[in-house]
Amino acid sequence: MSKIIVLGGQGQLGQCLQSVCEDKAMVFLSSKEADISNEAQLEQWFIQYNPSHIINCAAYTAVDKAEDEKEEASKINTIAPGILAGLCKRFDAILIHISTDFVFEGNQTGLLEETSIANPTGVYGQTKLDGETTIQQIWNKHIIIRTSWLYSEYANNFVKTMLRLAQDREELKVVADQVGTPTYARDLAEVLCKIIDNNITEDEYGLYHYSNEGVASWYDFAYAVFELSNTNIRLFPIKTADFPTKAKRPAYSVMDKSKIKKQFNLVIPNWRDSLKNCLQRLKEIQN
Ligand SMILES: NC(=O)C1=CN([C@@H]2O[C@H](COP(=O)(O)OP(=O)(O)OC[C@H]3O[C@@H](n4cnc5c(N)ncnc54)[C@H](OP(=O)(O)O)[C@@H]3O)[C@@H](O)[C@H]2O)C=CC1
Ligand SMILES: Cc1cn([C@H]2C[C@H](O)[C@@H](COP(=O)(O)OP(=O)(O)O[C@H]3O[C@@H](C)C(=O)[C@@H](O)[C@H]3O)O2)c(=O)[nH]c1=O
Repeated sequence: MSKIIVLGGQGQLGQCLQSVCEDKAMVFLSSKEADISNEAQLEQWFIQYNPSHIINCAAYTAVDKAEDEKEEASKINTIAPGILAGLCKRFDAILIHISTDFVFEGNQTGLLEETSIANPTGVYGQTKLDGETTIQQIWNKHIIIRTSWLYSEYANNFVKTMLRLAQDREELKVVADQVGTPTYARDLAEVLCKIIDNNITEDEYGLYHYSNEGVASWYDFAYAVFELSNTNIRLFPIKTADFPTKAKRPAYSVMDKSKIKKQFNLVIPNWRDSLKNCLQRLKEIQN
């Protein structure tokens, strides 16, 4: 049976994959077991498993910190995907890689398509965009999926941050002028399994956008988290200028998902429905 290696297996998306793809021939490797910037170490895993697919869930995801650690972010988000693409080419494996809505500047109105111009506003987005380009230049057999605002019951994310902050604060202020789409990482994990299950064909390689359906600001997202979890807190909408951060984030990053829906025959859940599911799972874990 062909093996699928998941890199960044202990991150948020990696753990969602472990949860939804239990019965697959997947090998989950942590950052310690497989450092994606270490070619010699990766090569040993390729030799051991001769994988049919690599799913790269590993990334440098600290958006603000990246502004001060440009070299490290570039090593993980740009150079390492190039190393992976080179190894996939040598071993004839399909590379599935995850990218981000933060490749967009955010000044466009209307849905962002795969062909829309990317122009990142920060180091994280730039290094991720460069990672996409690097893969595209090295190895044709790839699927790159740009997603946005990932959250789940695992690792660190906005939903868990909001619930944690609400425990010892009486009020919270959240930006209402950055608009995008929250995406339950479990839904994305299910899509990745479906894509692999259906045997990827040559005409399916390329770049795709995937998020949940719908549109929200970070304020709307926080509001729904508190509403759906019956959390009592005073929540105020604020402007980006009133919440200064090191990295500038896109004001608008709602993506058009027509291509992935059509190509893989997907029905995508609305973000509020998926948020409900996630909060339910979080509750089960806590009880
Ligand atoms: N989180 C989000 O909101 C979004 C994420 N994305 C993209 O989705 C993908 C998955 O993100 P997510 O699961 O949320 O991120 P996480 O930060 O939860 O997980 C990233 C994982 O990468 C690992 N990692 C970091 N450096 C290396 C390395 N050199 N070698 C191997 N592993 C490494 C980390 O391990 P360790 O902790 O041990 O360092 C961590 O387990 C990423 O490509 C990200 O850019 C896209 C849009 C939104
Ligand atoms: C905690 C907090 C954040 N915010 C704002 C800051 C920011 O504009 C927005 C989101 O904050 P965060 O820093 O949690 O999220 P951020 O790390 O910017 O999330 C991004 O992560 C990377 C990895 C991606 O690829 C993106 O798609 C996106 O999900 O909310 C508030 O307004 N109030 C608050 O109390």
